Amino acid sequence: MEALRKEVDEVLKESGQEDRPGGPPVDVIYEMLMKTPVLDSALEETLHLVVAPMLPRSVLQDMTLKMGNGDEFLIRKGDRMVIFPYIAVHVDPEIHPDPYTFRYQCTKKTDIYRGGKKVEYFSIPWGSGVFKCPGRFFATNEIKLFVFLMFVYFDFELINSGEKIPQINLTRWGLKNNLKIDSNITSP
Ligand code: HEM
Repeated sequence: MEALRKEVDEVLKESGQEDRPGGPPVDVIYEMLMKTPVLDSALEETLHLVVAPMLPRSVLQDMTLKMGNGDEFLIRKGDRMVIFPYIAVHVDPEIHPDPYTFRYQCTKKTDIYRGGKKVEYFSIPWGSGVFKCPGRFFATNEIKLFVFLMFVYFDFELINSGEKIPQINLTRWGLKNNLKIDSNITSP
């Protein structure tokens, strides 16, 4: 939080603006939001940890789905399938050691391996391929703008350092209410 506050303060100062009583509202422009590596990293990590896309597909032709371990599955024309990359990718400890820990590193993750093989899609909150979210740039900028302004106008302090992160409501992922994925993420 401190790193984020410092970054916001610096970018604001560099833009020649300040938040003072009775002063004009702060004007955040795109270029300012492009100078926030800490915020970028925190957002990327947040999306990685909490966005669990469920990707439904109708199968239009017979095909074989090849898995990373060599297994192959016949997918039949007319089948309906759902891909849920959160468990397979986002929280796989072989891909992300200690997957539930929030880390903003300010370094873009690029080279990630599993079983010696490079993993191309190691975090896909926006989906991938032709259906990849076209609203992702808009969404990213809106979230960044909101967080930026919150840090400009408010002071944040974690009163209880031992506060637990609220549990995720699994029904929002499209899963059954009583499904338990693991001990870290449980239905309320
Ligand atoms: C944090 C916010 C968002 C997340 C995590 C998100 C995530 C996703 C994901 C995972 C998909 C792929 C679905 C699939 O493959 O079946 C998708 C598709 C889509 N998203 Fe987003 N989205 C977000 C915000 C937005 C916003 C703000 C807009 C519009 C302004 C938007 C518009 C769309 C559209 C139109 C598609 C369908 C693309 C297609 O089928 O070709 N999304 N989104």
